[in-house]
Formats: sequence, C-alpha cells, structure tokens
Amino acid sequence: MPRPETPLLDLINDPADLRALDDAQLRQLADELRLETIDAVSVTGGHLGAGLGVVELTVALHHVFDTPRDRLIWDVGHQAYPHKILTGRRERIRTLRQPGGLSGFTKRSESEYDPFGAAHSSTSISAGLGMAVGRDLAGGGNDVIAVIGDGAMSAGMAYEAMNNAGALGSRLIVILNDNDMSIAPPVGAMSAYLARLVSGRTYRSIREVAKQLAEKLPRFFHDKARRTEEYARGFWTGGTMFEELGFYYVGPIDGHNLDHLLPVLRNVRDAESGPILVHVVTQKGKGYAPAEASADKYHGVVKFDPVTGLQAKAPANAPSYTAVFANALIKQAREDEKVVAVTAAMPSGTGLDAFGKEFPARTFDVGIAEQHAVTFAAGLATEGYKPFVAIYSTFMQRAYDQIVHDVAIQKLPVRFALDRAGLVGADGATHAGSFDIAYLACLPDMVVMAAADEAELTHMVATATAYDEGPIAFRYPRGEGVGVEIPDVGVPLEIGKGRIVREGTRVALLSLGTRLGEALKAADLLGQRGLSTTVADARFAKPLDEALILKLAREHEILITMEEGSVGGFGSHVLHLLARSGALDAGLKVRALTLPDSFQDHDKPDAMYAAAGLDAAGIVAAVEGALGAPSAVKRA
Ligand SMILES: Cc1ncc(C[n+]2csc(CCOP(=O)(O)OP(=O)(O)O)c2C)c(N)n1
Ligand SMILES: CC(=O)[C@@H](O)[C@H](O)COP(=O)(O)O
Ligand SMILES: [Mg+2]
Repeated sequence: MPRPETPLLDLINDPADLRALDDAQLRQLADELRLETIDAVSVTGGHLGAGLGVVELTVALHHVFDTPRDRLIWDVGHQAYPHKILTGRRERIRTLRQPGGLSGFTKRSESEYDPFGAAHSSTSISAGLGMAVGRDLAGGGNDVIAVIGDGAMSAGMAYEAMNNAGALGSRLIVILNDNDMSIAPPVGAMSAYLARLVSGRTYRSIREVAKQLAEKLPRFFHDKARRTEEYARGFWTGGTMFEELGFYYVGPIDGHNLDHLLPVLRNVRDAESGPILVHVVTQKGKGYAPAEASADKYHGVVKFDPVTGLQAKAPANAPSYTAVFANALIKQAREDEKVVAVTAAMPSGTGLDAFGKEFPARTFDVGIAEQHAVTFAAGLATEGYKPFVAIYSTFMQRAYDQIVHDVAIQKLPVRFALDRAGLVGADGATHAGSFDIAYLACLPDMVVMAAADEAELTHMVATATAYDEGPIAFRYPRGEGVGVEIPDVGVPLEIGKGRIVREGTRVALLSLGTRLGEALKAADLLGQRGLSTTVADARFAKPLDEALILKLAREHEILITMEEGSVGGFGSHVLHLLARSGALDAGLKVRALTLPDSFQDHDKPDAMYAAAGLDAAGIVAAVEGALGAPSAVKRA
C-alpha cells in the first residue's frame, strides 16, 4: 500500500496499474480523479458535469474490465475526461480542446483506449454491437461495454441498436448512466420511465442483483423462467422495456458507490449472457458543489476558479447570434400565433429557452431526436403552423432524409434555424457546421439564407416567418455578433435578392454569411494596391440572385466567392450559373473560397478560417493569384 501521502493517481500510467489496487485504494483513487478533473477543466474549460458524474464508474470499469482489449465506448464522449486521465493522457489533460491539444471527446486517433470516436450522441450501442459481432465472427473473447446517458437514450438510434442487439443475442454490455439530466432536464416518456425505475424503490440491494446475475441459465431456459417469473411476480422486471428488447436488465444501482459497482460489474463480467443492460444512477456534477448547485450541472463551462466555481466569462461586445435569433423569433411570435418552435434537447444552446418562457405552449423540446423534430415540424406545417426547427447545423445532419423526404418533396413551409453554422472552434470537426449549405442548397424548392450580421439575421427571421411557399433555412455562426445596430423588428427580404455593400470596378468579392467582414477588410487591402473592389452580400445561397451575379461578372475582371461552408455549397452554385451563362467563356477570372476538403481539428475559429484562406489575407491572395501576381500579403 503506497504511503498515504503519495497520490495514487501519480502511480496510474494506464489501467493495468489501476487493476492492481484494492477496493479501498480505488475509492481513494476516485476522489483524486475527481479533484484532478475539476482542476484540469478549470484551466481549459469544457464539459465538466458529465465527467464528474462518472468518476466512480470510470474507475470501476477500467478496474473490472481488461481495457483496451475489452472495448469501452463512451456515448457522446463529453464525459470521458476521467477516462482520458486514467488511460495515459493525464499529462496532456490540460491541453483539452486547445489548439493541438487533446480532443474534448473520444477519438480513435488519440488513444487505443478510445475504440470509437463520438460527440454526436446515441451511437455507442450501434458501434458496440458492431464490435461484438466482429468479435464473434473472429472467435474473440473480449467484452464490449457501451456507456450511454439517459439523454442519449432518448434518440431513436439507441433503440435501433437495442432492437438489433436483442435479436442477435450477442454478448454486449450496455451501462445506462442515468443522471436524470440531458443538457437541460430530460424530456420524454423514456425519462419518466427511468424515473419510475429509480424512484419505485431504493436501489436494488447487491444481494438481489447478485441473485439476478447468479441465474446463469442458458438464455433460452433463462428466458422461459424469466418471463414466467416476471409476469408472475411483476417485481424485478423494473427493466421490462429493456427486457422486452432482449436485454437482461440489472439495476438500478448507485453509480457512485464502488461497493455496489465493483461486485455488480464483476458479476456482469463473469456471467454468461447475451446483451445485458446495467442501469446505474448517478448525479451530473457530482462532488463539486458549484456544479451540483447549478441548473445545468456545469454541463459546459469556460475556465473557472476551482475554489469558487466562478466562470471567467469574457464581457460580451455584442449579443450572441443565438440571442438575436431568439429575440427576433419572440417578436414575430407575438404578432403571429402560428409561429411555433422545436428544439432537440438544446433549449439553451438554441435560445428557445427564452422563447419557451414567453410561449410555453408553442415550444417543443423533443429530446435528442433530430429526425423526429423535423418530421414533427412537417406535421405541424400541414396544419397551417409556422414551425421553426432550431437545430445546430452539425446536428441537423441527423435529419437529412426527413428534410428531403418529409419536407422538401412535399414543399412544406418548415423553417430551419441553423445555429453554429460554420466553424465552432473547441468542439472541433464533429461539431463544425460545414455542410448545411451543400446539403440544403442542392434540394429543389429549398430556400437557403446566411446572415452576414445580427441585423441581417433579424430580417431573415422575419423573412422566414412571412415565407409560406415551402421550406426555408437560415444559418448563423456560434458566438457574438459584429456589433451592428439591430432593428427592433425585422423586415422580410425579397427572396433570392442579394445586395451591394461597396461599389468598385475591377474585383468583385461575393460573400455569403459572416465572411462579409473579412471581404470588406480585403477590399481595403486591395484598394491600397490599386485594385478597386466591389463587395456584395449574396444573402441567399438558394435561389441565387442571378441578375446580381451576372452583373458582377459582366462589370469586373475578377469574381471571388466566399462562404463558411464546404465545397459543393454556394460557390459551386455560382460557378454553375457562370458556366451556364457563358460568363466564363468571356475570360472572367473566378475563384470560389470554401472550407478545405478535410476535417479541421479544434482550434480558434479565426485561426481555422485563416488556415482555410477565408480571412482577408486569404481573399487578397486569391485575387492576386487570379491576377497571376504572387501574394504580397504576409499572414499575421
Ligand atoms: C445528435 C446530438 N444531438 C445533440 C447533442 C448535444 N448534446 C451533447 S450532450 C447532450 C446531452 C446528453 O445527455 P446524456 O446522454 O444524459 O449525458 P449526460 O450529459 O447527462 O452525462 C446533448 C443533447 C449531441 N451531442 N448529439
Ligand atoms: C457535447 C455537445 O455536443 C454539446 O454540449 C455541445 O458541445 C454544445 O456546443 P455549444 O457550446 O456550441 O453550445
Ligand atoms: Mg444524463
């Protein structure tokens, strides 16, 4: 037993060291791990509450199972900081979410202990089942454990996976980490079901659980006995729903009590079973008073004082685009009772918490269920309502067929508010809103707008409210606006019409979205080089303002498009137009600036845009490239 003053955490280089500890030492280790997690996140910011809720579970899982041979998958992965500390990344944990540092989620390329990358929720059971079947096909003997939260369990994909797992019968261990929290308090019937399981009785005693697990009957006998017993007794079938999906349900047990966790997980490890679900009850933010006291349990935090929990929030120079959207929608809803709003478990992130305060009956949080959110909104639209579906660009990817099949083909007037469009920074590639222009503007009858600033966003909310001809989307970035004056109420824009912001004669910069600021800076730099430059704000990626674009093409030597999106978006549509119109045949020099055809690792958004050549220097370089002159602009 090491001297008490030697922190056990200092002795843990990987889980093999952890497996040498006795239960008392594991309890000490968990306490040290919690303190290390708090201290690390106080330096980096990031997701804190979820990780604090799984400190004991992380210790127990790595102690009982032979990771990385046993595959341990963390759903979403935002709770994996303790896991990273225990799996050889402690010395880098204070680089979390920093440029060049550790990812804020699990990532295969980062560690052999991260068998599956995450960040978008509810993928762990599917991935785990794939690994289990891969194991079986190869004749392997390792275990596969998927840890999924109660919030993530509200997504359809989790049921698709359990349905398949139950049918296949492959051995797979699912740990349901039930802390009765999503980002906000959980919603939905599943949440109520889980609450009943937990509140119906105190945690199942270890003796009862051990007895449950002792029945290592072959599955088909076991099934027969189980069904007879459960319907007869109706007692330990707390997990009936999971049982009906073919899982052996164990729990609920206290997820912070190693005296409960360790024997149960050891039994689970040693039991011969097919799919098994262990229901652990935890507390998000556990063990850190400021987190426990916070409504969101410190789900996502910036740097903070670990003693007081006070976050170092920088003073805002301008309202966030999210707040501008919410305020604009509230103004519209006051005048139009058909305006309703839908979020997929992110009321605060999308600003619909503010909308819901004023219009609780017209606000719908459907849980982490983006596919359902879109088609639910389509149903609302068929009844004459004006549904605004506010979902981050990256998460909207989950609902693409619903957008195509349920909305666009039927030309239903669903409004898509795409927050976090473009690069988001610390959350990295999994959260980048890079593709919505490409995946929406290719759809017939879809209208796609991008706000250049807060005033434009306000007008676009008004435009979307007024537009009833079919689906319409508008995108805006994470973070603060540029500080322009915001109109009290938005004025609907003419669909498909852009605007000239600055007149020039030789170069035309055609911006979509908030690249406009960089375009204006580039115009200044180009002007200093004697290159008179026009700056235009396209406002619409679809329908294009063809008259404006062809005018720019006719009257300028060079046309540069720019957007906070991938190849295949706005620039591609402009190039199609120019090719179709013959403008290219007349010798027009054109460049389309987009995000790179690669997934950019987390960094500061400005640095990522600069790396993509989407800042003023990059725009100037593109112009000079088109002119055939080497770029004279040195990067800062
Ligand atoms: C598809 C998708 N939608 C939304 C999110 C945003 N999100 C991140 S964590 C989270 C809540 C997850 O709740 P739970 O699974 O219970 O984990 P906990 O934070 O409680 O540990 C949400 C909605 C996401 N990561 N993926
Ligand atoms: C883990 C997750 O997916 C969310 O917490 C996400 O990180 C929120 O992003 P914002 O911080 O941009 O709201
Ligand atoms: Mg939860």
